[in-house]
Amino acid sequence: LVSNQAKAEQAGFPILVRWVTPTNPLWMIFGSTIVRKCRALNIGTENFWTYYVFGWEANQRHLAHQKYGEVFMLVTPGGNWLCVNDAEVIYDVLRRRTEFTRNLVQFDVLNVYGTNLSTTEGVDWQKHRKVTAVTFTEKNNELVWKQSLAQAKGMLEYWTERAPQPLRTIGEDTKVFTLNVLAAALFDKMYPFEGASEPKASHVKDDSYTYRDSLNRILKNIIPLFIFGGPGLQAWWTPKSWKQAGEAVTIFRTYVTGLIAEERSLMARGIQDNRNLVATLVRACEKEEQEINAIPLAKRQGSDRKMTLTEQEIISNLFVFAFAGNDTTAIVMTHIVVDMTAHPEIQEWIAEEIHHYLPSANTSEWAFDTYPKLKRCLAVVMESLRLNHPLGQLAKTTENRSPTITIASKAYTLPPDTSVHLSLSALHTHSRYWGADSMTWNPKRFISYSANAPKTIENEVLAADTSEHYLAWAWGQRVCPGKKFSQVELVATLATLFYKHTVQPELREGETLEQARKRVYQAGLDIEHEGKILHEMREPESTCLVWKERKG
Ligand code: HEM
Repeated sequence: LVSNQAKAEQAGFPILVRWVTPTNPLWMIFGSTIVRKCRALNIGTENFWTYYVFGWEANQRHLAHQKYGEVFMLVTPGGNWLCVNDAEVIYDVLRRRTEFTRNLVQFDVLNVYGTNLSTTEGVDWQKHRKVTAVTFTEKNNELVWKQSLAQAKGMLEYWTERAPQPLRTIGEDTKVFTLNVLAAALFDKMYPFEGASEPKASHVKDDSYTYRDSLNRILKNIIPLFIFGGPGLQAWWTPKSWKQAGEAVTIFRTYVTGLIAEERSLMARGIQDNRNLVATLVRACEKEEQEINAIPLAKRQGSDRKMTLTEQEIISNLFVFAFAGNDTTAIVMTHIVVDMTAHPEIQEWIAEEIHHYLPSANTSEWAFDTYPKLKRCLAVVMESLRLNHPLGQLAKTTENRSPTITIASKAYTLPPDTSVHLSLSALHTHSRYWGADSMTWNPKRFISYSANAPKTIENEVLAADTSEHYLAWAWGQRVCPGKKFSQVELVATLATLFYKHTVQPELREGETLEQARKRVYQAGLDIEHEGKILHEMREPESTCLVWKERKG
């Protein structure tokens, strides 16, 4: 810690010292509980209660930067983290791809099945990106649209059937939802929506359902899995959930290996009409392989062989799609519903748009080409993501380099091995970029009209989903490949949920509706979790929502 502090002081940044490294695996599992207990017992300082919880960056948003500076150094025993809120510096870092590479140490956790798109850099990453890029097609997005409409219908039925009982399982239900959509997109497997508190239906014996269940177990125990490995989780002393996660690693591999073999055998028989991601990925690899084989040996470049994926790499990439695409989208969906609950006027605002473009109540008739018209719906998605981002930051590193960055015309040289954290949570909420109402949830901020155009729904213009101060799906070379996938999924869900229904919080004793809405909104901003990698709402179940059919 002392030598790290000396390095940070020499570099000239404001400093915040933290005695425990944020990525210390045991602290990631137990840290937030320890801090919460200390806070309850009034042990420790404000600084300890604030900056030692897992996910403090997401919970603090721009506040830490107002206190310590636009760019400050978090000094820890395990290394220095440069925390960046300044938009110019963020874009500068993202542009200088070879000087600021992905911090792979922090992504090691995703190497459950070996390296993949998310855990590689340089030439290796290019190979993964090139081959996997073909999987995110418009055809697949259409499949996502249809499946999301079907799942949202099922989820809404499940929620409304329980009324007047309030909904306490939203955090879990949205994860079931995204797992089902992913199963359709990855493998063409369709499941009816089942709420988290419902007993499992008859298809539990289905092989692919076992896959879905395994994936769920792996995602829930990703940090213990990272610390102890698959076999380690099955040691005699581990809890049942860890043992099951250990088994799940093998089940997932066996299932996907079977699917790959199946797709290859279909291809060998000339059948190539599967639209799911596994099929497109296997086909893309085979195509690359054939193209390379067609090049005479003498003319082959050293890099030719590298542009296809091994079976192990296909499995690892499918796992990372599932990881990157599931909980992220589910967390955002939970926030959207909570934010909508707190804002009845926005429920009406989007219902107006949905009815304008989708006159039929039958969701199975909703064509995919309506999707780009639902701008208000996408504005809601963007606004919830602005205030509550599941990743919170983009993590880069200087490795063995000493790059210089300029902040307010002053140059700073960064020491080697500095982890550079570009904070989306801070960038997205700072009043310098978003005005005095930066912490107000207002999707209308993303909608405008072209000059002199009459203010009708048809003339509304949605702001770009990436801008100088908004990077929810990242930007540049490592932009999220599932951006449209998640946008389509969330917009389809919003349209289905709010077509005929409204949602409001259950009142607590002595509470007015207005107070209940404010309470729910505040609960949405409370990000404090542990044992998980992504930033989640602390107590989604505490919101207690009630869905009703809209009158009139
Ligand atoms: C609302 C939902 C989502 C959000 C907010 C989101 C956001 C992001 C962000 C910010 C990154 C960059 C991470 C970094 O550079 O450190 C990223 C990367 C990635 N995302 Fe998403 N994502 C979402 C949904 C999805 C979906 C649905 C999929 C796939 C089905 C997906 C697949 C990926 C993958 C594979 C990467 C790594 C790309 C690479 O390193 O080249 N994401 N995402």
